[in-house]
Amino acid sequence: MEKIIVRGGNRLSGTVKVEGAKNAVLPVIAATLLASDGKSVIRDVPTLSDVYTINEVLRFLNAEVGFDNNTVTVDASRELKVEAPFEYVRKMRASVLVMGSLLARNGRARVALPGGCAIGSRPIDQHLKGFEAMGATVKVGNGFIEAEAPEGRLHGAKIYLDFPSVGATENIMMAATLAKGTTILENVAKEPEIVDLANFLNKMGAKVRGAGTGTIRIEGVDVLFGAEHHIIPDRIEAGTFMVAAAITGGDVLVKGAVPEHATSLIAKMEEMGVQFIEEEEGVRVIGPSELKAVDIKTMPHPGFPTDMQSQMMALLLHAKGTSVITETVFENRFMHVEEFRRMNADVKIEGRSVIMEGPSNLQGAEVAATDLRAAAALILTGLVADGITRVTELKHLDRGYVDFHKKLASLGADIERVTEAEEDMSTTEQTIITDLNA
Ligand SMILES: CC(=O)N[C@H]1[C@@H](OP(=O)(O)OP(=O)(O)OC[C@H]2O[C@@H](n3ccc(=O)[nH]c3=O)[C@H](O)[C@@H]2O)O[C@H](CO)[C@@H](O)[C@@H]1O
Ligand SMILES: C=C(OP(=O)(O)O)C(=O)O
Repeated sequence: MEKIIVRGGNRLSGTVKVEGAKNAVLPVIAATLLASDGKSVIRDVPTLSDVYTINEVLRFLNAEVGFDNNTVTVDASRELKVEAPFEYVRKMRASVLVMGSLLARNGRARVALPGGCAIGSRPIDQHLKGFEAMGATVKVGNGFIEAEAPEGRLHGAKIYLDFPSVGATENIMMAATLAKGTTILENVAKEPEIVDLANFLNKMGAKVRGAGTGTIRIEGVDVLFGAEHHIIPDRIEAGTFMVAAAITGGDVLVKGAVPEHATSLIAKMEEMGVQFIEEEEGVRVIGPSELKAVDIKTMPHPGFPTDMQSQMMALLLHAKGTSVITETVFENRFMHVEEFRRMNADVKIEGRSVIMEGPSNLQGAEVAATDLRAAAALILTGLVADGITRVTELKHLDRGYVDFHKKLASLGADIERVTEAEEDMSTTEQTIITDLNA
């Protein structure tokens, strides 16, 4: 088992570069399956475990996939299989995003039911509602969802989402690109990753309009082609480094950060006393000597992102006064609260809200990551806690962050990633040194 070990107290400074967005690259790779002709070349792809997983899913489906130098190449021109098994979907829920592409391309798709995860039950009823409206017959049984289009092709439809689900918007958008006729999708998600996917689909020959607004219109075409695309920078990774700078009272240039993708986050952090300077290469973040408490409510974009909720909790624990965070997107995204308590955080859960009295007298402890953003948040807390923090369950971190500890170390954090054997060895060495000095 690996651990990240952080010794708190260092102020961060310097420059850190943001990777391509995990939540943009996964749907884009799923969309490459729509091309029955030509190769897709996707650039600025982060080396995350989720990317390796989606690549494996595509290979299983009979696409030819390469991944080198932050570039994924996909040739999906061969006949594709229709089934994505549970071993992949269990590893990563976003595997369900191949369903729209497969259904559009093959007229049939069979994908293992994702089930719940640490942040909530996460049903996919809105995805299925969209496929059904486009004429598909959807059956759920034996742990699989099976969808079949009449005579092998979906038709356009008018679809209203009950909630602006990111995954449902993406899956239905992909399915509609090859449907007969026009699809009008209403109350859709407006996240920057939706716009990135629409841009890629249009490069493939699709006709998608309105991405980034509440209504998306997709005129179906007969065939799509491989295309080249650069993935947008990861606004959540960028936000995580903004918090790292702020929590340590540091001065960090977050290179590649797009301020328009982080409006709600920057506004809240400014309210807390953090200074932001837009520079040519990115955003400079300067932390104050004392952070002010604020209230936050997570919402679909352009509201405050749920994927920054736990990192902001880390920041608010360090702020002076009473703060309240209300989580409205996922019903169970507070698993990290207990771990923060192990670090002496003054925090309590009341329904869908968390109340913090700050600043907490944060102390280093051994804590376990409960999901990928919680992993980052616990490490951020370790940067200002008294003593040593050890964070375990790093498989979560590796889903969403490339070289997180190395990037923080390059900014001046006292942080390392070790295996249990290495930690035991260094403890033994410490004991010998202490004994020799005695
Ligand atoms: C790979 C990826 O891009 N993941 C992001 C995506 O997840 P994901 O696409 O799964 O998130 P959704 O926007 O679909 O889910 C938001 C809420 O809607 C509910 N829901 C969703 C679909 C559905 O058919 N029925 C339903 O009830 C979910 O349970 C959840 O409570 O958006 C989330 C919300 O910004 C982010 O936290 C995730 O990081
Ligand atoms: C919840 C997240 O991702 P996923 O939807 O892939 O679990 C996330 O990126 O914070």
